[in-house]
Amino acid sequence: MKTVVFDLDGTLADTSGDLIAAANACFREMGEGDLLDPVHDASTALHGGRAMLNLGLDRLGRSGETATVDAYYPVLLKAYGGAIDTYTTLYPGAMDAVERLKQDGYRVAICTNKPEALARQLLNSLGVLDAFGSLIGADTLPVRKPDPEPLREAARRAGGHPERCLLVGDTLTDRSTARAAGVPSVLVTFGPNGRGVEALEPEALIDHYDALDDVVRELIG
Ligand SMILES: O=C(O)COP(=O)(O)O
Ligand SMILES: [Mg+2]
Repeated sequence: MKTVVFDLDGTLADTSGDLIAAANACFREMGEGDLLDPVHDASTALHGGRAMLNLGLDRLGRSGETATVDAYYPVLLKAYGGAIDTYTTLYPGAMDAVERLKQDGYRVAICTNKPEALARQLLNSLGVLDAFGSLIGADTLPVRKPDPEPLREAARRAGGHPERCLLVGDTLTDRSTARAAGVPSVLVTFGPNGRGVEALEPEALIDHYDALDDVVRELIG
């Protein structure tokens, strides 16, 4: 079975607003103000919790404080889990595309570098968890993206064949994961970096989910 595997943050959903709110809760707990801006720092937010903590510490002139990042990462995850879908929205057409792909006989899966429990919580609160045949998070396996194994395992657990899948994503991590697995990647251009993702040389780009079906057929048949 052919499988279309989706990244979560920045690909299926714009999670940046809630991620930034969680990071700012950490900075307030440090005695600092809201160091990150929901609009300007959206791209960093979509790279995950540690990236946001590092950016805030950079702004305090405290770059490279790994111990501080490690100490506040659980605080961030707790804050995020407490308000995971206040600002988060699915990208337009995402779930329609998922349903069309399923009707056309593809398996659909999720491969994210969000911790699995938070990814499940978010998808559940958005009402779409059951639409996907499998979900692999950052901590589901001993390795995470860009290691190819989470992508392969997402395809397997959805009932698909790991050699006959592709990854829809938004970052270099996704492009590298797919390449390591020897399968194509499709990057979305509706994230904060727009068509800047073209420089990552994915096998295809989509500007809207309406375009996904044709691209999938071209790339994996
Ligand atoms: O949380 C992250 O690091 C990014 O998550 P993603 O893999 O769903 O984009
Ligand atoms: Mg992403």
